[in-house]
Amino acid sequence: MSGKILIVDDLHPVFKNRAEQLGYQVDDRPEITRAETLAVIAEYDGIAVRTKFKIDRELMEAAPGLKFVARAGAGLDNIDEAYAKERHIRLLNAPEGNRDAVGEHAMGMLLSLINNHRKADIEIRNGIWDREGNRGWELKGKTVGIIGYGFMGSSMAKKLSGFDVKVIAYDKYKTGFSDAYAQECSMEEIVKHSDVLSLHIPLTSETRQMVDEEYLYHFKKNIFFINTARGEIVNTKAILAAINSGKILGAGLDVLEAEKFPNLAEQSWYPELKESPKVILTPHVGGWTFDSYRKISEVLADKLEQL
Ligand SMILES: O=C(O)C(=O)COP(=O)(O)O
Repeated sequence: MSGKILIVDDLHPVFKNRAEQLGYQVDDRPEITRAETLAVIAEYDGIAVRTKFKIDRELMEAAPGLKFVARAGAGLDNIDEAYAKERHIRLLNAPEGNRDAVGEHAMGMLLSLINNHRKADIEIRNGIWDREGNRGWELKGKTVGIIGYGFMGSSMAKKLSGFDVKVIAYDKYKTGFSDAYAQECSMEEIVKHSDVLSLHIPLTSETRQMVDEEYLYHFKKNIFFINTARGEIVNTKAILAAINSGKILGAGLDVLEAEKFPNLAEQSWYPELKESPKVILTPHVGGWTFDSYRKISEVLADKLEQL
């Protein structure tokens, strides 16, 4: 395949270089706005994007010759998949490029949570030396429940392999996936046995607001909760309620129901979330490392080559 590709986000230059070697003409315009994209997209055969804006029906309708959308990342929730399918527009993504980043980030959050890193750090900066109040837990001997055993969930399981934990995983759309790192199980078993719950599922109409009060109700007390998937899967108020009731001992949230300021600051739950010493927050950087920046573009170029 050949033609013109418009890059609308910050992608590593390796994608442009490799696409050009394949015969594509590539316009790298990371600063382009959605309105500007709408005005020029009709000229293009492909668009490469991260999550800067939605590749929705309106945008694809403005591109009658569009043959593919190259998503430099994993989640396809910013793309109207149903409409793309209807138009036979191919969707390429690159979860292989940031799976290690996500697995390591989730591990980092988990280790920080169980060892009170955030709370202890703040206290020392405020003149408090409290050893007892910062006594941590060990992962050894615990059960980690992973929801979603795709590229990200299996990456987390692999990273856990040196910690002497039992890793159990549930995936609604997969069976027979037990491997050296995780044992496949039912959702009931996840609920019953998990000391740690880590989400690795995509955002879909089915998973939106999935983790609410009812979902958390039957889990054991004192679990640690990690979300590096999508914020909208979780009802943040339910997480805060579970922290207050002692069900959740700590939560690591790389993604939030509302991301970016000022939108985030306007959420009713934000004041409580930001004050909670039991929560670690990062600005959706789990999959975004200096290493994954390049790997994602390489994977995407490989997939372009295979089109
Ligand atoms: O790869 C993913 O799904 C991510 O969440 C990364 O998001 P980003 O492309 O860095 O905005």
